[in-house]
Amino acid sequence: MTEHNNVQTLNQFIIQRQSDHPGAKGELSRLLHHVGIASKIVNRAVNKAGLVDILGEHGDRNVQGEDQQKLDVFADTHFIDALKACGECCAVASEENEDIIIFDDELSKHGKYVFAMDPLDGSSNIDVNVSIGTIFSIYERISPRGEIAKIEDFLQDGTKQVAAGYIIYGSSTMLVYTTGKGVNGFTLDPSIGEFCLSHPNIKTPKTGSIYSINEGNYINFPSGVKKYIKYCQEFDKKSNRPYTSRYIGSLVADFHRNLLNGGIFIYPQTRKNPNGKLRLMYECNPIAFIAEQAGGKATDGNQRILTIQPTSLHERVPFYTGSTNMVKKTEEFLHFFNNI
Ligand SMILES: O=P(O)(O)OC[C@H]1O[C@](O)(COP(=O)(O)O)[C@@H](O)[C@@H]1O
Ligand SMILES: [Mg+2]
Ligand SMILES: [Mg+2]
Repeated sequence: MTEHNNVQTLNQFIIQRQSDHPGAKGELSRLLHHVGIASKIVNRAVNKAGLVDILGEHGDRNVQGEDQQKLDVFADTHFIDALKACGECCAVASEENEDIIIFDDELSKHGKYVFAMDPLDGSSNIDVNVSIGTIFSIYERISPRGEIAKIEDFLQDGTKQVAAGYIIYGSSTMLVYTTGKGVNGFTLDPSIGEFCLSHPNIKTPKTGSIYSINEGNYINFPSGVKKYIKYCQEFDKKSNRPYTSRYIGSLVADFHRNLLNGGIFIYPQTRKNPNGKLRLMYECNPIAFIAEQAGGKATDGNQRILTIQPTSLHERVPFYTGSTNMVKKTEEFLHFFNNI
């Protein structure tokens, strides 16, 4: 096994890339640095989850009506603490909290950014040692610095994101993010406790041969989606079909695999979830920003996710993302069969 000698750590990379943003004063760099700190704390707990009291239910329900897992609350708490400590963030929106968390200490009140997050993604996989993650999205506030942050600071469409990313706690732990200048991936080297650049300038293939969807909901899918699944399963040598079905049940892990290998992830509207299951602010917007920056596509079946104007913190949208040609093909089926 050859180790890379000239590793570039996340912090070195962030500072080096600051020049991409004229006028940058290091505020976003410090915020991203603290995201790195919080993800290492969560990673440490995930890595020895069976040995520490972090598995199982926490006992409360979140605003989504879901039973919170202990690790949901652990990750939520440690990210909020790190963001408060960095002084660059004036408020946080989280899947685990109904309302925004406002930092009203003098330093944070002058913070330039707001942070929306899914502190622990793939909660149904926590107790069974399957890859899980954290997803985040960063916006510049619109309210004046020094004032108390408001919900309006968050309800901006996804094109306004200044940075977005995810951490995947898998066979290795990676942090993948963008500031609108391409997508880069960093792998945590436990021996030095640093995220090191391992996947520079990630580009997703224009097409792939993997489709990811929970077919257990098949009967409730829009007919366009049902037809697309059949299309994926038909034999056609020229277009490399049938495709392979892969579904982990953690958005971060399913998306990450398809990002690197090519593929499509679909969580459509169903009868049970007429607006889909995944949340616009802290799941779909950040993943869509990454997908597009890597040359892929992300829509709700009709509209570009990043142009959807949010109206509430926890709203859900249908989600189709991945290789451009595959998302376009799905939209064709939806337009034809569902007249959307
Ligand atoms: O079990 P289902 O209905 O297929 O849903 C799986 C989806 O739900 C999620 O677990 C929702 O995210 P959370 O775990 O953060 O609530 C996604 O990660 C995943 O893609
Ligand atoms: Mg999630
Ligand atoms: Mg979650």
